[in-house]
Amino acid sequence: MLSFLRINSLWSPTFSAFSPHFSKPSYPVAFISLSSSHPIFCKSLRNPDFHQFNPYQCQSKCSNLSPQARTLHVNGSGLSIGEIHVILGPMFAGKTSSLLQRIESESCNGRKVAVIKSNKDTRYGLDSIVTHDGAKFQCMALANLSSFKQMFGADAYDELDVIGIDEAQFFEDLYDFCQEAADRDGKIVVVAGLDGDYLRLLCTM
Ligand SMILES: Nc1ncnc2c1ncn2[C@@H]1O[C@H](COP(=O)(O)OP(=O)(O)O)[C@@H](O)[C@H]1O
Ligand SMILES: Cc1cn([C@H]2C[C@H](O)[C@@H](COP(=O)(O)O)O2)c(=O)[nH]c1=O
Repeated sequence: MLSFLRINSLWSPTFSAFSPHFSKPSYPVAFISLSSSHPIFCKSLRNPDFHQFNPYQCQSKCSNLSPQARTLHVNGSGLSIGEIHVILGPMFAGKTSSLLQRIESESCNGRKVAVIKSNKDTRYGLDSIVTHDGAKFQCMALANLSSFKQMFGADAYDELDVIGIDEAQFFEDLYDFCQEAADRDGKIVVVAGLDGDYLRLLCTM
């Protein structure tokens, strides 16, 4: 059993619901947007594993959109200014739906996106994140996040603007990955995961 997030460290004045279209979940879901310097605490996963994946950038449902390259900002200390957005809630709350909505929106805006989920969640297959009501988006299923860059390809990774992570509670290396992706590489990272386990304890998987 692994500690996922020290949630109290995540609450920040920059809390915001990032999608103006969000209305669906019938249960509370927390949306937390952080500058990349805010702390998220998690541990590291073992046993790298990889399930077939075709690198992709966009499964856009939109058209007639010109790409908008995201400018990589660098702050005074030389860190890239990325973003970390966190979607927290219980099962069936709409976390994956919200992640998918955000990823599709970013993709429609011309951003290059990729989605990762834990390969521990096999309920709807491994090649997609799938909501409980059937919406899906192609993803890479991994045992740990540290293998993502190599699996995805270093050049393709460099071009990515947005990285979505579903079932984040299962990734022990969540903190390290998000910090590096946002701080070092200037990515927008959107993380969706459980806020607690079946005992209502802070998520320990
Ligand atoms: N028991 C259920 N069977 C089918 N669909 C459901 C059920 N409960 C919720 N849903 C639908 O699934 C959506 C939430 O699914 P999802 O985004 O995958 O949630 P989460 O990722 O938080 O588990 C809800 O908006 C609702 O429309
Ligand atoms: C509460 C709880 C959940 N899990 C597992 C079950 C599923 O694989 C995910 C949750 O997925 P969802 O997209 O939020 O429906 O987590 C678990 O292993 N232990 C638990 O206590």
